[in-house]
Amino acid sequence: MTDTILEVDGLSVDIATPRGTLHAVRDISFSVRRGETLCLVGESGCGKSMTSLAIMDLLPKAAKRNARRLAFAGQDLSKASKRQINALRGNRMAMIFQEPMTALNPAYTIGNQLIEAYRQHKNASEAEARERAIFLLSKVGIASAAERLGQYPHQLSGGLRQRVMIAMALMCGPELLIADEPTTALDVTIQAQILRLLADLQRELGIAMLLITHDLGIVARIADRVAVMYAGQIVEEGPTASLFQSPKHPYTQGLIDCIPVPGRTVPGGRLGVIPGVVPSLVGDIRGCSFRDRCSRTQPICSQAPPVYETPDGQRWRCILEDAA
Ligand SMILES: Nc1ncnc2c1ncn2[C@@H]1O[C@H](COP(=O)(O)OP(=O)(O)OP(=O)(O)O)[C@@H](O)[C@H]1O
Repeated sequence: MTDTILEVDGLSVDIATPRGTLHAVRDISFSVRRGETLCLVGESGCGKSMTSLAIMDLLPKAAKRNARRLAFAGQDLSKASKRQINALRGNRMAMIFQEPMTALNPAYTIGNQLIEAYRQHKNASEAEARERAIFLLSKVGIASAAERLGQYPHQLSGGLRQRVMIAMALMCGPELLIADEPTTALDVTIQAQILRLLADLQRELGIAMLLITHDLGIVARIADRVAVMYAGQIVEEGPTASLFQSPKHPYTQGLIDCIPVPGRTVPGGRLGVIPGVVPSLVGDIRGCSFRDRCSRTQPICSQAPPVYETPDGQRWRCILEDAA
């Protein structure tokens, strides 16, 4: 059995728009090992969601996926049939969306949805599926789980709905969980509870998790490894401790400087914000995509940046910072 659950090599996502082709994801490569948490971070619009949707084969119609290799547990997803993908999705790989109502059907009870998803994939009896649904609802911290089964999604609070979606994602015992900003739609206090729950379940059940977020504070707490995305590319990737202690790419350094730290103030009393705007994703980006916002930019940055790597697997794309 391979140690790598997800292999992404040379993944691109192009979206047809009235202004031309938008290259939302540009030739990215990363892998997720069994049982680890990889966080994909970056500002809004950098291509995080398109990456997760491309992996799950859930891209919108206008978007096209291309990859040298995209494999789940050694199985090449780009060559898999619709039937094979459907057998994996919601079963061996599951997704938690930003907004629970994306995944929950308002017309069916919670129980109906949890039970049907399980029976469909596992060929289980209604009683077995019901028992598992109650077990998982309790596991995600929902009291009176058996009674909740008869309720509809609109009868639950946002936090409870997100717990139900986590239970639904876990029903079939997935080996990989993709969570796309799973707490964005929730109140700040609930966000922390849900993230703690996810991190605890991931560890306890030994599931691999690809967690998408723009919050580096969360990443520092729960990631084993981090991949930093900027303008559709991964500009830096590595073990969490290395990346936080010694960020190599100026964009990663800028993001880390933006993390609120008690007692740290910045000139003018505001938290750090990286000045400037992300380049247009329509058409090619020549040279380093971050160079217009980088405080260290030099004429040489108009050349395509090389990829450097340290022995512990920290990789980055910046011509100004070599691995020596
Ligand atoms: N249906 C669409 N049609 C056209 N462009 C789109 C579509 N969906 C996304 N995009 C564009 O693709 C790029 C990547 O979007 P994506 O949703 O992956 O970013 P993201 O990093 O997940 O952002 P966020 O954190 O805000 O969810 C953005 O420029 C976005 O505007």
